[in-house]
Amino acid sequence: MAKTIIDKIWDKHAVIQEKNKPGLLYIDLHLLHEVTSPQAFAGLREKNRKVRKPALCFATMDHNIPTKNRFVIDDRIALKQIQTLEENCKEYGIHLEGLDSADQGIVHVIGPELGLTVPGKTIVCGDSHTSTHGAFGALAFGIGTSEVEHVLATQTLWQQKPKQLKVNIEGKPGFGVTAKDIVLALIARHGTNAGAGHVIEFTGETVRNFTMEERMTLCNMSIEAGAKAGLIEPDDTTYEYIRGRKYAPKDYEFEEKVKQWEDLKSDSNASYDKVIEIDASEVEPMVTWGTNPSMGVGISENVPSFKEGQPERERESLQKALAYMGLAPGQSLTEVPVQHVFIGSCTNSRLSDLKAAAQVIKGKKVHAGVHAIVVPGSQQVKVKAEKEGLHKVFQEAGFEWRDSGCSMCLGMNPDIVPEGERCASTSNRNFEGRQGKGARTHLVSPTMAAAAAIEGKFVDVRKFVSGTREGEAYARI
Ligand SMILES: CC(C)[C@H](C(=O)O)[C@@H](O)C(=O)O
Ligand code: SF4
Repeated sequence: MAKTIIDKIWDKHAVIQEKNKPGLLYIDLHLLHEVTSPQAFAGLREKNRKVRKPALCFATMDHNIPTKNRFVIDDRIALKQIQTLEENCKEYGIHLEGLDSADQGIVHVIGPELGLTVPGKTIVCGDSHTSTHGAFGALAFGIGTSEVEHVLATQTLWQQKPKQLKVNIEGKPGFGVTAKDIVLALIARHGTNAGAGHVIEFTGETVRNFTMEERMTLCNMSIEAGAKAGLIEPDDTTYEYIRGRKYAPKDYEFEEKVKQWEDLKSDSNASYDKVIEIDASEVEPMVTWGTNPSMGVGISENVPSFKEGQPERERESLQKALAYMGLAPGQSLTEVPVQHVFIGSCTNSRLSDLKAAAQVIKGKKVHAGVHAIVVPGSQQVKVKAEKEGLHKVFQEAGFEWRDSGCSMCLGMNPDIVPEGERCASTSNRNFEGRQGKGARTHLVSPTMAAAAAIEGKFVDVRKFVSGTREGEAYARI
């Protein structure tokens, strides 16, 4: 029978699989961070169990660490979680990228960067955006803390096989339209439940032409479309990204692996439970106006208005979101002032994201009313960006240049948006209180965030750059 890449990975990893029952999957890579692992280790300790395969576990600290003066941690809970992770990794023999490590970073940035994430692997982490690793043709998904304990103890996980959704993206994205805009458009059109119970396989010419960093942005947000995971079958772009990375297979072994990875591709006649088609050429730079990632529009559109005959529940949800966000129905987003700009998070904090943002702000100044920060996704990204002089571009414009971490993506560390203030953010969630109590989050691409920092309000990045820089070779922004 024809198989998709999901079937192929599943079948290779199912240790036990009875018909119509959950399967027991072997896990190739278990990523850990400070927030979702403490109780799991405590559970092991209580039951006097060992970690089954410490060599397949890999830990970092990212969520609650400060991004300036990183060694000064004032928050008691954060400090406790960080110290606990250090102790647990030491006791159980697990590799940890601590605050003093050159390889430390956001868990979903460093896995790929270090060559741990490769095609065909099953990858789990106590973190929903584990879907990011699917960009490499891995089956990667978030798990809860009790499952973290189970994987630590057994290196396996019981899972119901998910349904499969093919999201086929064709067409050339217009100038200024990024992978972030495409995934925000997908969620705006199809909702935060579009992928519920499914793993998404992203296919199509647009995806094939994406770099690995663009593919990661796409897969990262598949979870915001409600999916369990998102993945993309591997190709030469994937292999070239992996080649030579620290923990990637080397030399002869690498070449052998590539042959195996080629076989992972979905059979052309494989069937899916559901298919969604997206025309990338129709997507424009997106901004979210509401309190979930589906509440987004193209920058030339307005915030939605109440419609006659609209179901009561829809009306209420619109009203509630607009009230929280301090917006009026039908308002144009280009008149909305922002007080904060955050360029970072596992969605958009890689070198190409920082480069694209830097191109927009080069030679310009951050608006007087804006506090803007750039938080590289890993210390390696930071060093690479500095080698290219990007930190100078940001700092000269008035951005703060920080150390890596989850930062302002979520209110778990000192980088908080104050109540009632508005942030143009390159992260992935705009829920109430996500960036701090009463904070108002607007999800955008790095170039849209950069343009908002300069203008002090949302602006169509395509208009922002034309005229001043027309003809200049923008890397794909
Ligand atoms: C803290 C963690 C459990 C959480 C997640 O799973 O996604 C966080 O990373 C997030 O983005 O909200
Ligand atoms: S950057 Fe944000 S979304 Fe990503 S793992 Fe950290 S908190 Fe979660």
